[in-house]
Amino acid sequence: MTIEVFGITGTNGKTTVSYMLRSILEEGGRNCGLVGTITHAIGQKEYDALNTTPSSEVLKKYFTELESQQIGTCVMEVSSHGLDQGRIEGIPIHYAGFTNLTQDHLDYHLTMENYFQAKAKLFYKAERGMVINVDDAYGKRLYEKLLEDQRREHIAPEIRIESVSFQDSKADYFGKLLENTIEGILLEPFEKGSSWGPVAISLPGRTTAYNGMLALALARQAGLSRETVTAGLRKLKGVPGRFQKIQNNQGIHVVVDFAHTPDALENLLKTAGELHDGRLICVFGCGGNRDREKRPIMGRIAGNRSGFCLITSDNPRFEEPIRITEEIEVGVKEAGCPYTVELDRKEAIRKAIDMYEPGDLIVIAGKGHEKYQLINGKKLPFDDEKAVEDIIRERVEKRE
Ligand SMILES: CC(=O)N[C@H]1[C@@H](OP(=O)(O)OP(=O)(O)OC[C@H]2O[C@@H](n3ccc(=O)[nH]c3=O)[C@H](O)[C@@H]2O)O[C@H](CO)[C@@H](O)[C@@H]1O[C@H](C)C(=O)N[C@@H](C)C(=O)N[C@H](CCC(=O)O)C(=O)O
Ligand SMILES: Nc1ncnc2c1ncn2[C@@H]1O[C@H](COP(=O)(O)OP(=O)(O)OP(=O)(O)O)[C@@H](O)[C@H]1O
Ligand SMILES: N[C@H](CCC[C@H](N)C(=O)O)C(=O)O
Repeated sequence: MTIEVFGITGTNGKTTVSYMLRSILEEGGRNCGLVGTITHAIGQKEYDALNTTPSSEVLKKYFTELESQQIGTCVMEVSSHGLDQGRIEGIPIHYAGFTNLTQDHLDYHLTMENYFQAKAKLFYKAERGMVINVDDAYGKRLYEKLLEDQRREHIAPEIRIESVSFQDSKADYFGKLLENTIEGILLEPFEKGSSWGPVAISLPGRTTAYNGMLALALARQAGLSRETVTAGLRKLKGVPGRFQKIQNNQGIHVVVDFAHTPDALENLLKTAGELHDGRLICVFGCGGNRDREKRPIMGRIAGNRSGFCLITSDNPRFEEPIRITEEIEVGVKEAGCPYTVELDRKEAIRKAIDMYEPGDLIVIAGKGHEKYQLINGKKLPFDDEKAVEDIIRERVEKRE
């Protein structure tokens, strides 16, 4: 049995595109495995996602299990570490998608060029089709190189190399963002110039539009109908930890999001700012033993786009938390934004909620779906969503 495999790569958006694609494929009646940052869902079995892309031994085990459960499709996030370390060797890739490439993981790759080359490897494995976001500068470069390689017969002529864009109406899949509200977006895709009419997705922001178009184009390459794609996208009610609104009866507006790169944080706060009139209060940090260069950059972005910043710990890992926040502070100061440093993440969230005034929006960035905090070799239970709920409950109990 051949399992049809979709591999998604890029700095941001892989998880979201994977969830969208799975929803579409299931709408089309296909059983689908999902391997990525949040979970490794292999039919009846669900494994913890220790790595976004696991080792080739683990992947082979997953594929054997998919086969034994007669599951014919798998959507996989393919990380740059995974590509660089050959974790997908021996795994066929039928369709490949590229979201974008912006700064991250320079601790590992050292240069953006190395990071790009690692990502590009996926596209030389794709056996049937690939879709690339050409509004991204690295995406455009990849797309042109792939077409050139196909002209030189280094890539088989029957493999479809297609583009997605919101800027170039000549792209294979051109999109218009019709509506963008806190509840979600309305998108109008044009496939080779032909309009699909409006497509609804229950997640906000321009990045959702990009992710939706990529999922949609990959599904079309695999033969799904427009109706199935539209219905599959509409059915997806959200992705854990991606612009996740924390419901409460106290009228406090809080969003939890996994943005942990400069580009993701910029997009997240831009979306939040566009959809909300009041003050943005941003609670965030940066991971330890990871790309240090992004810390002041993320500080500057949060400072420029927020009314107040609470700089806190993300996953400090083996680093001294205060050293990480000091590096972030440099950027926040440069932006001239008022801020507080509170190393204890739950206390930082509490301070944000204490300072909340009607009309504000609290954005808690960096950990999204994560249910733990990595501190000095220990994996301690921690969950942004639960922290918000606990704090709100504690406040109500105190008042009663
Ligand atoms: C850093 C790293 O890549 N670790 C991988 C490695 O684990 P390991 O047992 O050899 O090492 P480890 O226990 O994770 O510790 C290594 C890190 O801790 C630091 N350390 C360790 C001990 C100590 O006393 N002090 C200290 O500073 C080291 O400097 C080093 O940075 O080998 C394991 C088995 O294969 C992997 O599971 C594990 O991935 C960890 C979980 C990880 O987070 N890796 C990241 C970098 C990764 O692969 N990420 C990509 C997704 C990235 C993305 O696209 O966003 C992925 O596919 O998961
Ligand atoms: N297309 C996009 N462009 C830029 N930022 C995005 C995009 N899609 C999502 N984001 C932001 O990046 C964060 C991570 O998104 P997502 O989990 O889908 O990406 P990812 O590539 O799987 O990340 P990771 O590999 O680190 O798990 C989101 O919470 C959001 O803030
Ligand atoms: N896949 C990313 C996740 C980072 C999440 C963030 N919370 C952090 O710990 O930096 C990584 O392994 O670098």
